[in-house]
Amino acid sequence: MQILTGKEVAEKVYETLQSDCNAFVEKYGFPPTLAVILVGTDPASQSYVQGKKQACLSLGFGHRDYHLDAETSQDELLELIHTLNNDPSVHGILVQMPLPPHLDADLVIQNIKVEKDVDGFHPQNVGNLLIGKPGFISCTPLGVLHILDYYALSCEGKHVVVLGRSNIVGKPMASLLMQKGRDATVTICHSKTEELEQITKQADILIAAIGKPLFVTESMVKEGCIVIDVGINRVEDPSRKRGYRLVGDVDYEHVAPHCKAITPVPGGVGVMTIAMLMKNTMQAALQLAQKEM
Ligand SMILES: Nc1nc(=O)c2c([nH]1)NC[C@@H]1CN(c3ccc(C(=O)N[C@@H](CCC(=O)O)C(=O)O)cc3)C=[N+]21
Repeated sequence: MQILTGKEVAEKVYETLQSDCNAFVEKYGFPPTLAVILVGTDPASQSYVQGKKQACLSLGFGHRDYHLDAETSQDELLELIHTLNNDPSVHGILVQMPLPPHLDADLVIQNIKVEKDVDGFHPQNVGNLLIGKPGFISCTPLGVLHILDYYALSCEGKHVVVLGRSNIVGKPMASLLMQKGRDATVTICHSKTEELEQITKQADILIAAIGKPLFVTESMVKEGCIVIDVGINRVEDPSRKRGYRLVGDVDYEHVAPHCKAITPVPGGVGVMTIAMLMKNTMQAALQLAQKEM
């Protein structure tokens, strides 16, 4: 059984980004810059936002942090986004999800300039992905592809089962895998799928993105399959100094012995998500800087 270490893949990505960033600064005199907007004080969101900041700092990317209080109005948020859209020193804009319920996430995303939508959430980027045209691709599915490529795990002709149908992971993941060049046969399952186990057991590659801790058990996988665990769930654990531990959507301990390869949590897909965000920000900066010239 092979452990697909996201950390190792991310390090390679960061090496390339480091030299791209240095070359960019050399050429333009300013760094690729990411603006991160967080509304409210959700602890998990705060820790992700912190991770993104750290990545920017360690690469020498510019970083703008906007912490808005939970009562921020829709108009105030949209105004900030418009300011950042028009700020030539900002290349990527990310609004941390989920937003408090009084804010309309779809409207917020639609208002981010497509060229600065480094999350790949804007409908135009989502549409371009579906028709195989260039654009920003959601960081988590992009990270999964990088892991598969790094470990030379081909999807061609393979049955890939995606568990989960979110706009951010499940749908773009399925769409990427079925594209010409990837050539997977894709099945998407979700909470209403009947006889789920019968389907997941057919998977050569199983991608778990349902957000339920330890959902995928031993009886759901085929011997020798490849399992990609996208889940990041906090479960209470008083024995840990943070008071919780991270578990995936896969019951790793019992599933791993049956796999050809599997991603761990933490240290798997999660770290790739941030690496891909940096890669998208680099891409945004290059495209915007070229347009300015
Ligand atoms: N607009 C938006 N874009 C996002 O990309 C986005 C978001 N909203 N909302 C929340 C999710 C979640 N997410 C993660 C990023 C990194 C780790 C990560 O680095 N995880 C580490 C562990 C981190 C830890 O120890 O807490 C790991 O898996 O090894 C996890 C999760 C990005 N998200």
